[in-house]
Amino acid sequence: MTTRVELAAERLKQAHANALGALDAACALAFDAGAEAERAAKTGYERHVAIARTRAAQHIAEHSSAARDLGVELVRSADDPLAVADYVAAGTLYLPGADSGVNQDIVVPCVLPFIGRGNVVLNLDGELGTHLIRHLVWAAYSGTAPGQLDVIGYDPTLTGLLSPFAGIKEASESAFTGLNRPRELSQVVDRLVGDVQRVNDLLRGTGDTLLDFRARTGHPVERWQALVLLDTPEGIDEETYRRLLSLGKVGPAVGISLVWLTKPEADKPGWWDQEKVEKSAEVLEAKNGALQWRAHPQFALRIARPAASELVRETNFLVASIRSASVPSVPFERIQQTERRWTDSSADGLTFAIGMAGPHVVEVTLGDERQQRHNVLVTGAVGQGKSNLLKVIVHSLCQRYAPEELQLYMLDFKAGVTLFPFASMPGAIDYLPHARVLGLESDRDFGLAVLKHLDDELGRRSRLFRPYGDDISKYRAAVTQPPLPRIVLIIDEFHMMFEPTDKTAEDGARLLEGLARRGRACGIHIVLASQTISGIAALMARENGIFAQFPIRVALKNAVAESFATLSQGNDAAARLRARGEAVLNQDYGVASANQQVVIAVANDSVLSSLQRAWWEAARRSVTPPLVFDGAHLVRLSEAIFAIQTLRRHVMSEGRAPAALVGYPIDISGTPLAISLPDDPGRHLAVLGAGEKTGSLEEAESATNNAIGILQAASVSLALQHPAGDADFVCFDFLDHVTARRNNYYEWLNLMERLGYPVQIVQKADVGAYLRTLADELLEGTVARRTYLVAFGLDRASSLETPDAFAHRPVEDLQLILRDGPVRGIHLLGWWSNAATFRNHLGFGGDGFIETMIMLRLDQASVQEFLGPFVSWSVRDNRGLVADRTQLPEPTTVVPFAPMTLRDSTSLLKVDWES
Ligand SMILES: Nc1ncnc2c1ncn2[C@@H]1O[C@H](COP(=O)(O)OP(=O)(O)OP(=O)(O)O)[C@@H](O)[C@H]1O
Repeated sequence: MTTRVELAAERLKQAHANALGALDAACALAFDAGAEAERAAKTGYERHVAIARTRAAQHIAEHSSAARDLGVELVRSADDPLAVADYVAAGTLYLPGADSGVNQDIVVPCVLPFIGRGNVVLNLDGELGTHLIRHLVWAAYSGTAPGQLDVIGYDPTLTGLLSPFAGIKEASESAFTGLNRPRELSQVVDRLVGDVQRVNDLLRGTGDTLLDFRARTGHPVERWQALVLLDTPEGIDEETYRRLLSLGKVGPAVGISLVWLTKPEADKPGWWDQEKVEKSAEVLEAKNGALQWRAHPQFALRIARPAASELVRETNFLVASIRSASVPSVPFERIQQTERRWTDSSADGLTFAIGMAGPHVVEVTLGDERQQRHNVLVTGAVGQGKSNLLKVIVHSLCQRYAPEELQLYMLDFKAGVTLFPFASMPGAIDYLPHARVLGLESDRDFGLAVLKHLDDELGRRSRLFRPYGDDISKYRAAVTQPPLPRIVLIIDEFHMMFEPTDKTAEDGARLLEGLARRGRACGIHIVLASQTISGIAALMARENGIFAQFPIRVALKNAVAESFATLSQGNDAAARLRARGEAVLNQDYGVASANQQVVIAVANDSVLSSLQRAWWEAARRSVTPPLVFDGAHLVRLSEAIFAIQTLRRHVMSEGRAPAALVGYPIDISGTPLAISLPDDPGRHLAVLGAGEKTGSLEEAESATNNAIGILQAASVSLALQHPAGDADFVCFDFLDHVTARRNNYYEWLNLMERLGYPVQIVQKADVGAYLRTLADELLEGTVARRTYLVAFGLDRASSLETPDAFAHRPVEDLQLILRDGPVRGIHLLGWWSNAATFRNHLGFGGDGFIETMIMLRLDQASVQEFLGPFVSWSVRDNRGLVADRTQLPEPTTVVPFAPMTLRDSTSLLKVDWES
């Protein structure tokens, strides 16, 4: 298709030249006809005169209309992403009819070959030069697809002639560059010479110009550049002049055009040869005060004279279109065959495709012996296609390698949806069989847990490989079955792992650095992606040199500082990218000479999901679903049925003590945290701090109370570990009705009853009396059954501290129960939202009464008061800190269970607990 357009354009160009040539000939004919007519008149052949004039006029009309049409065709619109101002209309060519002896004037567009085709010399002074140069620059920008043309203006005498275009920098820093100093010009010419070499390398052997190449491949490979030199020869030294002459010769074919604005009367140095400058250019000049195109001197050239303000306005439109520019997309199927899956072995490395560079598919290899590249760093500003690129990498890998050859650990630190399709979700049962861990909206603790797990895996693999050599390739050569998979850890927005710079950041950086350094030999590779690394680059470089372990860099469009941070200091190639979907691939630690521009393929969701479905169908019987961690997800007890069954079995077959499930620790075990409640002193559980955010009424309406959720989950899970029904559940009811209803308190009561453990409710007013009786039973040794006291909102039990007529306070009974209860089977599951009341209830010397504490919305100082000065805790939604002096070596963060829902009840009731 494009080739057809290109051929047509070629023909048009030819035709335009022919038409102008014919027009020249027709004009000559007209002159001849005029002369002939004169002669004829003289000799009296009036009739012949009339005929000759009419014929000439017809020819002129025909050819000038053809030239006009062709001019319009050649100056194409910039809507096409491959559009380039290869022909620009510099103005109109005009010939008065009378001059040709015909009645009508001849007006045709003056179409000059420009970007990608030629250079222009304007041999003009003053206003004419100003208008024409601005017009040409404007025509070049507007005729080229947005964002694909860089204009460099050299203005040694500070005329400010090109200043109306300076605003384009807002859209893209390199779209317009203004230079004033000879040294700057010399540097730019150096760079352009380098560009000539690079593009020539790309075109080598094809015989194409850049224009042909782009038309053939259908992709806007490379970019166009126009170097506009004002007031030449001012500010140009001999050496630069010579290099400019060379550029003029070879530049247009590789996309670099020159415009020279020369003052005809200016003094020129001896070495300056204007003829040589003009040799490879179209020349517009003034002759006898009239503007003309040297190639067609019989025509007068008329040009538009836009006001600077008009150009500034147009420039603003251009800024908007550059910002929204995109390149023609490369479908995923074009870079990755999708018919045959799992064709490759990962024994010697992993290869994946990311996009195209011209007609070539671009692949990246990790972990091979030869190139020794093992980790990838990806950066790109918001919305430039980072998520898409990660999806392309994942799907290309998963299509080539079976799950037994490749395992993926993926963490997304932003609130995005990139990883969602890889997990099994309601409405889509399939999942990515290669995925072992998916951290959606990961938090830093989870990130750390994954790094620790992989660090352990690294250690395990090193030991495993030792007898066979020192790396995975040697191991796999010796032990072919089962294949040991390579692991790829992909972390999106990984910089969030290192903010703020606290212990988690330090531990994370240390682990990541270890993995990055030692992972290659063990078949563990890392892909880190981020929109901004300039902030952390210094930290990472100083402390660990992590990026030194990332030879492969893929930089999507970004700011200059990010480009430097991702590639290398001074390598601004990522900032010079124009469109979303373009990237700089650099497989040599960011060294500028290794830059390769790539159009990243587009991961079309429907294609990818059908691939995933096929992989899942093929692997579902041999793999388990990935562990999915979603930091914002409310966890429910119905997700822990398997864990309850396991605990129940342990109680029944091994006589273990029942354990209360409270939430999921932030690790990759996927197993909820169970707090064992043997009949030992201190085995109670206290939840401390507010269970929910206290905010607006609206927030309060929708809030879920984690404290209530924990106690509900703990009691239901404990009940199910008493298969013989040999436990009582007693609830102290301090909840107000609204909070109780909002947190499904009645649903919980209902479930407990239907499971066979009806809860005895003790009303607020009766709690004192109940405690009294229970304390008496304890003292008398008459407690008959295991009893769980479930107390919601104990800090509201102010009456506990009110003395009775005998100066006895019910809280003393509570303290007795806390102290002596557990060994008689009495365990408290209590929630105090206020830490001070909790302290009062424990009383003097009550520190050891409750061994398990779960901190929710409690400030750091209060937490340290209970757990010591080295524990750090910051309140977060949907998180709790569990401390247990006897069961946990150190306090552990959990995602606490949310209150029961009807769905939980239904699921729990459906289970056949006896089987
Ligand atoms: N290679 C590409 N070719 C064409 N369009 C693309 C390409 N990559 C991304 N896009 C389009 O750009 C948009 C943004 O892409 P994507 O979500 O991948 O960006 P991102 O950088 O991850 O964004 P964010 O920073 O918001 O997460 C999407 O609409 C996507 O379709």
